[in-house]
Amino acid sequence: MLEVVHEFIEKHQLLECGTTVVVGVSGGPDSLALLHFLWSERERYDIQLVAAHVDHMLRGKQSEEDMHFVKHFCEQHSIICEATQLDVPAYMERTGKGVQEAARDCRYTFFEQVMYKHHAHCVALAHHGDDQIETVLMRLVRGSTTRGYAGIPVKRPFGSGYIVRPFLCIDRRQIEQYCRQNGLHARHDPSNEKDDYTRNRFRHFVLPFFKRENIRVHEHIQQFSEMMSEDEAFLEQLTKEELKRVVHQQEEGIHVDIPPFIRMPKPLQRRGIQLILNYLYGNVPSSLSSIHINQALLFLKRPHPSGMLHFPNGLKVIRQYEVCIFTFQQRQTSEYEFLFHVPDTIVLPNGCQLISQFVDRYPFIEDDDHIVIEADQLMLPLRVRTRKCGDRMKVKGMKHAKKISRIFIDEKIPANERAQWPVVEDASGNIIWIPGVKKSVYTATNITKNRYIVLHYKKQ
Ligand SMILES: Nc1ncnc2c1ncn2[C@@H]1O[C@H](COP(=O)(O)OP(=O)(O)OP(=O)(O)O)[C@@H](O)[C@H]1O
Repeated sequence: MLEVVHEFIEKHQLLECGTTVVVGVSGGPDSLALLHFLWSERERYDIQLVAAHVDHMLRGKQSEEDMHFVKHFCEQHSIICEATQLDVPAYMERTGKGVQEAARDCRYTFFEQVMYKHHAHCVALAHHGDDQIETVLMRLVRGSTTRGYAGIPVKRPFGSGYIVRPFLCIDRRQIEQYCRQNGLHARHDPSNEKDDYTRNRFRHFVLPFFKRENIRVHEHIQQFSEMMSEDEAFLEQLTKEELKRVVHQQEEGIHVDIPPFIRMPKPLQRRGIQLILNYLYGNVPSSLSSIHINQALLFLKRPHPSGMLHFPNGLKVIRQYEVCIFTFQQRQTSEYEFLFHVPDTIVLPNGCQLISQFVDRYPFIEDDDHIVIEADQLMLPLRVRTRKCGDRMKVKGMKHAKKISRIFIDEKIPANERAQWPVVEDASGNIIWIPGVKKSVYTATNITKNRYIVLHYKKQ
């Protein structure tokens, strides 16, 4: 086992001579073996060790005993030990996060603090090859991103350096053997049995089958994971370069030019959406999944030119013809302008719909949410937009054109809704309708024709 781990450390340059390594030690067999291994090999690598232990305060006396156990082991081996008790239940209450995620947040924050305190180069964790198999399989079964399918990374940036996982090249059996050979009597970690049910089902039902097929399956899955990570890094770089040409950072969010975006190769499109979401969220919420990425891709490609998707944490994906906007901003005050073909349905940023159709008989609909227009009296195409300064409309039944701003006031439209209210104009710029509010002189008067346009303003 030792030679395999040395080769792995070398291959991935996990340890740097003359640096300090923080080792995350729960007290269980994996992390105790890692601490012991690095301690035994400290001269070979010329490293200083600091053990970091977190009592998550989830298992009362028992987890306190784990802490004493780790402290005691460190004392015996003259290893600096940073141990702390963190109130994970209180953190869960404050943030609404589940136990696994909450414990991980608290633990990693502590690791980072220890890292800074001791000017460490890396944090070493004891994830091993069987953890890798379980992780890759779980993600394949549940669905994940391409980066997710690559599983647990061997080395990734963290705090002032890296998180490294030197045991990903060996499996649980080899670690147990190491513990036996070195007289390590680790604490029993009950979280392995109960905290993560899905993982345990994979561990108990799927892993034994894989091991029977090939006892070295962990090496192959690890190789798969590393190849996936390399491919992913390469494709991500390509995507970033392509995105520079089609994505523009605006004050309200990210604007994507749709035609060049959908000309990008499909694998880059998917990664492009993922990169935009990573950028906007910072910390991608766990409720965001590959389903959202697929939704966004379909949304960009569908023939219908306008509409909006709602993503977790208030992120909106708004399509306006050839542009797609990813934004967290409320768009109450933003302007818009859409082409409005006949027939068509437009979903407006305020969530209401505008529906247009041709009819061949006068339909006798007189309410404010519909307008009937004689098709030959207008220049098509129509446009739907927000009001502009100085807009006027020739109101039905009035001699002179009236300012749109005055109509909004007279019709008591709430001030905060006016900036987003739709105005419909024809191709020559004549305003023909303020949906739901006022009709213009372009409303049909002749009821004997055989072609009309009916517009319908459908509120939410
Ligand atoms: N209470 C703890 N204190 C210090 N280190 C810990 C603790 N629990 C776990 N670790 C470290 O993290 C490694 C992985 O532990 P475990 O598999 O329980 O965590 P995980 O939640 O699956 O991993 P991760 O937090 O990286 O997603 C352990 O081998 C150990 O190095």
